[in-house]
Amino acid sequence: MTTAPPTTAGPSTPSLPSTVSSAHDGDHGRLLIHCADRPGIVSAIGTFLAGAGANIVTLDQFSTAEGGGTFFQRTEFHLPGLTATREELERSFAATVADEFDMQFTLTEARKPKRVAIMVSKTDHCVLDLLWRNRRGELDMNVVMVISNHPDLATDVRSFGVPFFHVPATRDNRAEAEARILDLLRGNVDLVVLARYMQIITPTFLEGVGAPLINIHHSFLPAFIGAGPYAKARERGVKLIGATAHYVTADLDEGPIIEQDVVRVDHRQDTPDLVRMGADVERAVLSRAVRWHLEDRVAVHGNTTIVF
Ligand SMILES: Nc1nc2c(c(=O)[nH]1)N[C@@H](CN(C=O)c1ccc(C(=O)N[C@@H](CCC(=O)O)C(=O)O)cc1)CN2
Repeated sequence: MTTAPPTTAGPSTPSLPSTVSSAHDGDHGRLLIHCADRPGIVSAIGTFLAGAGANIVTLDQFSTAEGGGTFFQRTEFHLPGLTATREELERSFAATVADEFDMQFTLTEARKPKRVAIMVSKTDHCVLDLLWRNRRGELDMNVVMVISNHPDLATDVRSFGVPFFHVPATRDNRAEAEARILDLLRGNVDLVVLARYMQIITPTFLEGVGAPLINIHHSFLPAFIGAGPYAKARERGVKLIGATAHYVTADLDEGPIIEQDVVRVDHRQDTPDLVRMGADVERAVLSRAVRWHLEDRVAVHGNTTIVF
């Protein structure tokens, strides 16, 4: 008779969050809403989803103030046949609940990865990290293209099977370059990621692209906005450097912050050391921010975000 090996009390294997196991379930939906706060919102959404035959899997909500503020809610639900009925469900929700509460909302299928374009200049660690995580299945997205104002990364990007477009862009040819980039992006993407793209984006581009942009800034904002933050950090003698992922607005590096992180530094590190140490933080921060956006976890409130 064999005896079972002694079991040892230890941490149980962490179970994957439900969104991971059901992320590829064709019947898994996400509803992200915000509206003026008032009684009855949760009930109205729950009643609507139940009436549609949906089973709520997770529900997170937040009110910005005690009454009179803004109400935010993220709901994940399971609804057999969602793919076939999503558009009708969206129209019905808009005409009933959203109309009654003057609600802004998105209703998405987890099964349909978002179309993502990545823009980059010469620095490779962020774009290659995103492509590597995508290939491993950590980031559920469809990277439709990489656009760069330099040719340096073409071979590396194409090795992932992703189209690479070189569009030379400097401050001197900005309008022409942006027009070419908009021709590539308009109507083809759900998200643009600036993975160390070192050109200032004009308001014209932001108005015309038809998708949100996420940028990774290589400092712990609001410190060291603009170019060369690591040299500025070294000069200032800071004890923490960091990275910030934020939505892009016309105000340079001042858009709604999605994620940040830091690492300790001291007098022993020179600027190249800070660049090297900072790169690890940039990659981690950008991938978390992109993943949360892909999972419809990020709501924008003024110049801030609520991340469910
Ligand atoms: N409208 C916006 N555009 C961009 C943002 C933003 O938040 N809003 N973020 C930057 C990224 N960035 C830092 O993270 C940054 C990139 C470039 C510059 C800059 O001064 N660029 C010069 C040209 C530099 C060069 O050619 O080497 C310029 O564009 O004139 C500052 C900050 C991306 N764009």
